[in-house]
Amino acid sequence: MKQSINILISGGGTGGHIYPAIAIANEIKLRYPNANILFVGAKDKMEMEKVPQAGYKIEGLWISGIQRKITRKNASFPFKLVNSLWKARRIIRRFKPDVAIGTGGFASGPTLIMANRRKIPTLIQEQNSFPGITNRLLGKRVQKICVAYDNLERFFPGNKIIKTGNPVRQDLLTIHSKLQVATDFYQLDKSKKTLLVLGGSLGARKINQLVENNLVFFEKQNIEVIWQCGKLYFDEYKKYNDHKNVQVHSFLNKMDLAYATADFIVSRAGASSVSELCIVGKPVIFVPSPNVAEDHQTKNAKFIVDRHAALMVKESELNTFSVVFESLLKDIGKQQSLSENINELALPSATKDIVDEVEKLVSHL
Ligand SMILES: CC(=O)N[C@H]1[C@@H](OP(=O)(O)OP(=O)(O)OC[C@H]2O[C@@H](n3ccc(=O)[nH]c3=O)[C@H](O)[C@@H]2O)O[C@H](CO)[C@@H](O)[C@@H]1O
Repeated sequence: MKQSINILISGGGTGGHIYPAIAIANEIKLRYPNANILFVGAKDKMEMEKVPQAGYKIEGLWISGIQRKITRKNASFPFKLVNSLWKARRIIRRFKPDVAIGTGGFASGPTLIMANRRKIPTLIQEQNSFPGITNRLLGKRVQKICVAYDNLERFFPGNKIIKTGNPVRQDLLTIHSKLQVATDFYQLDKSKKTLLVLGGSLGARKINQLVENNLVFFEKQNIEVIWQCGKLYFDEYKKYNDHKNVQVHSFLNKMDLAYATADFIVSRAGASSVSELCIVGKPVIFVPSPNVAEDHQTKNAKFIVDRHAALMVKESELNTFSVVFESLLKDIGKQQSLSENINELALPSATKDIVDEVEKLVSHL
């Protein structure tokens, strides 16, 4: 593959689509330092901030999803789509990508459709056990589909599917050597156990309410809580920073350190979170979001729970949380077996395997 290759990457809307895209870009840069990488995202979405922070250029399309109800947003959808297709075409004409990669989210639809029309090789990466609508629509057109779960032939042409796993940031592979740095960074008292609470990249209202309702319980159990409540909820919950043994964060920029110092983790079951938790190998209680397409977080979590590798408390059963957590706290054998079993499900070479597939698509260059 030539060194100065042009690579277009599109994906976003939430961290779940952005971080895989950044991990792929980083691996390409490592192999091809002269590669030109351009991201395409959706205007006003998280990627417009996170991608430049990671050191890459991004252009924004005027696109959003289609709502299930009749709304004013839906009325503007056809205009947004036409505008995005047109802008994606202009970006592609100017940038002349040798390959286009999509990691899901609305912006990747118009971008990959236009790349495909211009006969540019295309690859998508699907993070979930139940694919999102954009990737389902793109599946028929693209050349390769990198997935993280089995049995996705229901949604995609079987001959295009390659099971690679989800890209995870490489700094998670070394968390076991970071305990001291992490403890200092989060200023924790290691005579106490640490619970890390993750609400996904946007934060989760129900998980925040769960933590709020259990603050006294955590204090009684001598647990310190690192609580990621989400940007939207920070103003509401930051007052608990005054509470003993609790630190509230809107977003954790040092996830490797947060994972390194955690003894237990309560988390949403977004696809990248699940893949990261497999690599981290600690006792996890999933609280999947029931509000996502086809309940895919419950399916992501169930895949792990069915293999005796994590526990799950559904949102409808949150009143049982303290009982489940207390019995896990007392059962060291269970903590060990959950940690070992979840770690066995890790696919740490996912990013490399995906970039190998990208290389094959442009091997003629
Ligand atoms: C509500 C919603 O639509 N959720 C979807 C979204 O989840 P979401 O955007 O939460 O995505 P994931 O759980 O897949 O990934 C979250 C990512 O954000 C990072 N992170 C999180 C919190 C934090 O403080 N700091 C931080 O860096 C995590 O380390 C991880 O890399 O995309 C996922 C992947 O398609 C889907 O499976 C989820 O159902």
